[in-house]
Amino acid sequence: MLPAVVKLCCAISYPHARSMAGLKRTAMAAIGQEIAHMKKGGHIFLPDWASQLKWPGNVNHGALRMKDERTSRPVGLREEEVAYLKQGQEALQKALEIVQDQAGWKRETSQENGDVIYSKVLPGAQKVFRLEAVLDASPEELYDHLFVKVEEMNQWNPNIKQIKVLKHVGRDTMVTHEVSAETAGNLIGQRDFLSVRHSYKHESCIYLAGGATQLESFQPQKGFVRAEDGPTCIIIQADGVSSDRSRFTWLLNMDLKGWIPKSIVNQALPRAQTEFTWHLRRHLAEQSQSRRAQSRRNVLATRL
Ligand SMILES: CC(C)CCC[C@@H](C)[C@H]1CC[C@H]2[C@@H]3CC=C4C[C@@H](O)CC[C@]4(C)[C@H]3CC[C@]12C
Repeated sequence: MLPAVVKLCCAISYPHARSMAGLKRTAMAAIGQEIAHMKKGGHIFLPDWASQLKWPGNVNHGALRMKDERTSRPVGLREEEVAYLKQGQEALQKALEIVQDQAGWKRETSQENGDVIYSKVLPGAQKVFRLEAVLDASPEELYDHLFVKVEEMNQWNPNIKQIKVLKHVGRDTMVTHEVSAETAGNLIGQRDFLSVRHSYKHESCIYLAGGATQLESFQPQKGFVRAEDGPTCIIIQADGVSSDRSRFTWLLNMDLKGWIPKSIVNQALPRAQTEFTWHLRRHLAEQSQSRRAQSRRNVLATRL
C-alpha cells in the first residue's frame, strides 16, 4: 500500500519537481533518499529528523527541541507503530502549546494544601483545566505509577473502573483503553476512552502525553459513550528543594461526548482532577509507608 501511494505522489508531483531549482531540488532529492531507506525490509526506520518536532518559538520547554536520545536512534518499527508514535508526539506538542500559552487562564479553585486549578476556553469553545500541585514523590516514582504501572491505576483510583494496555510501541508509547467509574448521583454515565499515551524524559522533566486514537479491532462498545481524552499532558518536574518532591502540572482536556449540560461537565472535570490528585497522594503515602516498614524488617533480619 505505502509504495503504491508513494509512486502515485511521485507521479503527481513529477511535473512540479522537474521545474524546481536550487535548494528545493536538493530537498526533493533528500526526501527521496529517506523514503528509499524507510522501505528497507518492510520496516520503517525512523530517520533522525523524525524526532525533531516543530516547537513553538517562545516556550520554556524549548530544550525539547533537542534530540531525544531514545527515539532519535533508528528503531525498527512497523508502519502502524510509527503512526502511534507520531500521534503521541503530536499530542505532546499540542498539549504543551496549550499549557504554555499564558493568555486567558482563570483561577477555578485553590486549596489549602496549595493545589490550584486554572481553566481556559480554547478557540472552538472547549474548556480545559490545568492543575498545579506539589507531590511527595520523585519524578521517577510518579512516572512509575502513572506510566509504567498504568494498568494498576484502578486499584488506587476508584474513578477509574478499568484500564488496559492494548499495544506497546517501544518503551515510551502505548495504546490504552480506560473505562471511568460511575459518578456520584450518576449525572454523567460511564465513559470509555481509547488513547495513545506517550512519555518523554528530558533532563529533570518527565512528560506524559495522551490523545484519543482509533484501533480497528476496538470499536466503541455498546452501553458506553466513547469520550475523547486529549491532547493532554502531565508535566512532572523535580522540585528544586527536595529530590523526593515533584511539581505536577496536569492539563485535562476532555470531550465527554453525549448530551450533558456544559455546567455539569465544567463542574465534574475539575472535581475529577481534585479527586485524582487526592487518591494519588494517598497511594504515594501508602507506598512510602510500606517501603519504610520493609526496610525496618530488612534491618531486623540482618541483626538476627
Ligand atoms: C468526569 C468523569 C466522567 C471522568 C473522570 C475520569 C477521569 C478523571 C479519568 C478517566 C481516565 C483517566 C486517565 C487514564 C490514564 C492516564 C494515563 C496516565 O499516564 C496519567 C493519568 C491518566 C491521564 C488518567 C487521568 C484520569 C482519567 C482521565
